[in-house]
Amino acid sequence: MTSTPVIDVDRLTLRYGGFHAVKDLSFRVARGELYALLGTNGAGKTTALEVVEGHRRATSGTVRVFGRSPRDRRAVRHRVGIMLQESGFSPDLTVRESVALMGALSHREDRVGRVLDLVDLTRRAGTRVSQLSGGEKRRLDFAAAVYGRPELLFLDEPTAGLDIRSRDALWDAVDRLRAAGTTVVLTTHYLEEAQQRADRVGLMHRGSLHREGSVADLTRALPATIRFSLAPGAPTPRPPAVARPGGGFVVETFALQRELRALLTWAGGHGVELLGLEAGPTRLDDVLRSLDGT
Ligand SMILES: Nc1ncnc2c1ncn2[C@@H]1O[C@H](COP(=O)(O)OP(=O)(O)OP(=O)(O)O)[C@@H](O)[C@H]1O
Repeated sequence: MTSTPVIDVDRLTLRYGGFHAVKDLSFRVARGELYALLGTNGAGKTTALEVVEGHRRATSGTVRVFGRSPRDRRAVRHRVGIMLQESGFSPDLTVRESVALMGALSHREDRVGRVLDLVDLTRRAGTRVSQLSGGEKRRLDFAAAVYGRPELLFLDEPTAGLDIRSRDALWDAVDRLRAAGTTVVLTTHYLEEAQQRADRVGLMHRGSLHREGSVADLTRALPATIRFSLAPGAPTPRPPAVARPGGGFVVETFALQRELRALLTWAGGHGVELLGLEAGPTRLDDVLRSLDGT
């Protein structure tokens, strides 16, 4: 990483009383990157990001955002958009008033109408926040975060509760911001979204960063899988296929194409149909599951 990172976290530790929520955490995010901070429940992701966002003080360690302390609001705040897990909108304000208020607080230039259009809330502009559905509230949170096209965008569980159309629209909007150079930090439990979009992933567990790298880096050490079921009475396949406790069979392999070909040949030779056949590379889910034993 040659240029100054947008985010530079060095040996960050945060204690709640005697409990270490974040322990000696270091990571950097380069300009234009999408960095996904993932992990188990209670791993410390939200706590770490609260420090990076300037909402919380570290017990020890250093955090720099655009080379400044994130608590230096004057220097940093107008460059950053934040979509938290829970919105802080006043229930009595309308959608338009809420976006206008958040826009004014962001100190960035934009048009409320453009932002409402972006999140498909134009028809709800006059509706009070208290009358929005969960998904509409989430889109309002996103609208407030991307008002004025921030240089750095924090997305904490951005698609939780969104239907598929709204998810696609949100990711389209994020893609457009990224094309214009915005850096994105994402936390999510929808691992396939991180798998598809992250340039790099940091995996947190019990307060520490256990692994970091591209999705390819992280999944390389684990085997790919083939899953299928057989109709009752079908012959039993030979290893490496093994029966799964919940029914069906699984093959774990580092040679996906070869094992898949062998399996199809076996099925063809026995006149057997492989029901619900799925074959794919290792997923981030598998990597995260492997952390649970650590
Ligand atoms: N204000 C607080 N006081 C004391 N402990 C806290 C506080 N906030 C969080 N914790 C604890 O710190 C740990 C880390 O919590 P945090 O919310 O950062 O995890 P997370 O990785 O974001 O989890 P999740 O995926 O469940 O949202 C948890 O064990 C949590 O119970």
